[in-house]
Amino acid sequence: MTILEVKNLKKYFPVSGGVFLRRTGWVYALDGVSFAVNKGETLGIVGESGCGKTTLGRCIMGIYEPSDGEVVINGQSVFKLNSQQRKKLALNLQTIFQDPFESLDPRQTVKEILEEKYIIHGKKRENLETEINRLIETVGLLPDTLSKFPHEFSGGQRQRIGIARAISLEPEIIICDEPVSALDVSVQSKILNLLLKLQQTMGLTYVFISHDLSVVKHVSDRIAVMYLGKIVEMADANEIYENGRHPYTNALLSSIPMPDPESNRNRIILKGEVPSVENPPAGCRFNTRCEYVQNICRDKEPELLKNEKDPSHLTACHFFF
Ligand SMILES: Nc1ncnc2c1ncn2[C@@H]1O[C@H](COP(=O)(O)OP(=O)(O)OP(=O)(O)O)[C@@H](O)[C@H]1O
Repeated sequence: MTILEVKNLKKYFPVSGGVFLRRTGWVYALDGVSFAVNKGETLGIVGESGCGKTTLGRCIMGIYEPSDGEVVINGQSVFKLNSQQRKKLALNLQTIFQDPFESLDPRQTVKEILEEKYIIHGKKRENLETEINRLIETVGLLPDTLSKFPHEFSGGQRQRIGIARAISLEPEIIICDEPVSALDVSVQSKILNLLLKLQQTMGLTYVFISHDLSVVKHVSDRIAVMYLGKIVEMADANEIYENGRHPYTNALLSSIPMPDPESNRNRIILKGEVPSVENPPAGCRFNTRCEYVQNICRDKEPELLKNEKDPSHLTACHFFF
């Protein structure tokens, strides 16, 4: 069952310059992104810095109003809701950020931080003890955590507090925006396993944003690969890893360190810098860095099309689809 749908989503940010700060152009942060996520599924979103991952997460959360397109949650178009309906939706949709420290008030104890969401949504502070204790246990923290302040914790523990806050109101969907990027590798897997366990017990749906394909592989059912504001490939996670078609996907995959030194996966070094999103290349946006580039790639933008044999595998490339 589809729980979240993103339809032809566009987000353009104005760029100003000169003495009078006149608008000189647009940053095409998202330029026509579409996908649907089923209940209980994890859709991984990967791509290099600046490809629009965070903007996508913020549009889904309703933090950014899109320039065009729609975000539909449980059949309701988010940007057509009135403020009362938006408030209700906010219960159902939460975010886990890269650095929860930034979003945790340093003057509040963990108990106060966790109580806040319940209070905003109409619960009384004095009735919250059982909920808060259960919450802290669920994310693997000790009860004495509650009287401490955020600066007293390690990165992994802070992320557990961030997760506790995100699940407190039992949402259906969580946007995980680089949730383990700031953590040591040994801590990363513990947090990822916690997220997987919570998904199983609570039936959560995740949109999991990361620049790191090896992290996304660990948690995702399906993966969308983004490049300069567009999805260039989307398929089941295993299919992407074993049978990635887009040259950009394969370049990203080739940069994952392989545990097997005999592995014959050759590292593909991408040429040049990521082009500016203010002035993306004509035709296929990846053409300036693609080792297979042909004339058509500079002239015509490839559509994201279903593979004939496997319709769940979509690729936007003139040659590899
Ligand atoms: N509020 C904003 N105003 C202007 N431009 C913005 C704004 N937010 C993002 N951008 C631009 O939009 C593009 C996409 O940014 P976004 O943060 O979504 O990418 P990202 O893939 O999440 O990268 P990162 O991992 O570095 O955050 C970038 O070029 C960025 O500079």
